[in-house]
Amino acid sequence: MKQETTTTRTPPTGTPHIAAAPGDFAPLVLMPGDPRRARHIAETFLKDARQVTDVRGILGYTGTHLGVPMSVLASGMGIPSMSIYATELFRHYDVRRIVRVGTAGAIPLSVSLRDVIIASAAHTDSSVSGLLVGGVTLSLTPSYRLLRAAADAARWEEPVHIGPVFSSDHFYLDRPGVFDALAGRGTLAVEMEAAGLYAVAGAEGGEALAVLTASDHVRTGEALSAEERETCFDRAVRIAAAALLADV
Ligand SMILES: O=P(O)(O)O[C@H]1O[C@H](CO)[C@@H](O)[C@H]1O
Ligand SMILES: O=c1cc[nH]c(=O)[nH]1
Repeated sequence: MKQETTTTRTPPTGTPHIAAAPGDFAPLVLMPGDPRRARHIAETFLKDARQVTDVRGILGYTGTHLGVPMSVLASGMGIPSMSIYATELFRHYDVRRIVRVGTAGAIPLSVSLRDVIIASAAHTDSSVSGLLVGGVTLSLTPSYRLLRAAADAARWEEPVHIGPVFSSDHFYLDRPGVFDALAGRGTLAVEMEAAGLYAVAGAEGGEALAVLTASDHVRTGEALSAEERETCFDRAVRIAAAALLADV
């Protein structure tokens, strides 16, 4: 005989990619690419941090920094992944500001390993700059308020560089001429998410910035170890947090 069962169904909370309940995220969010870096930032930088999501291993935490509620959520790698998480944070969790805390490859010799780079603009070979407004190649830029606050905080965290970066859709980009041409136009580093974050913030009415640490050098071939890439971000995180707290 078929047995009758009753099931208690919890109404689903969250989005397809984030399991947090409404209110679980603070309006201010730090966003590294790497989930383990998100955990490290939560453990070392946020007070009373609690995990709020782990869907697909993308870890998110909320605590406080200098007494102000602040969250950290990993973005994963690349513009599509960043765009999903940034959109869901702005659209469904009332997040106001996201600052990416990422690694990047330094392009000119004037930028050394471990230097911090604040992305005042993001060039990209992604379709995102051309797709959003028909017939227009959008400039992808950060919030001026966050950029100004980060530049102010950078005075205590030298060496810091401020300028355009290249958000590439290709980690293994076998086109050295691209770096020469971008270097000739003042581009400081290559990474894979800033342009997507700036595009989403523009579309969703949020504020965004990317603060990067040079983890390797496309000219010299020097590179930090994977472990150092997880942990050597203190200066970048302090600058990013100062930007998040601008005028709060
Ligand atoms: O260290 P994260 O923040 O992930 O950033 C950089 O590292 C990844 C590539 O190794 C890409 O996501 C790139 O943008
Ligand atoms: O996207 C990235 C990140 C770090 N280093 C690179 O060369 N590219």
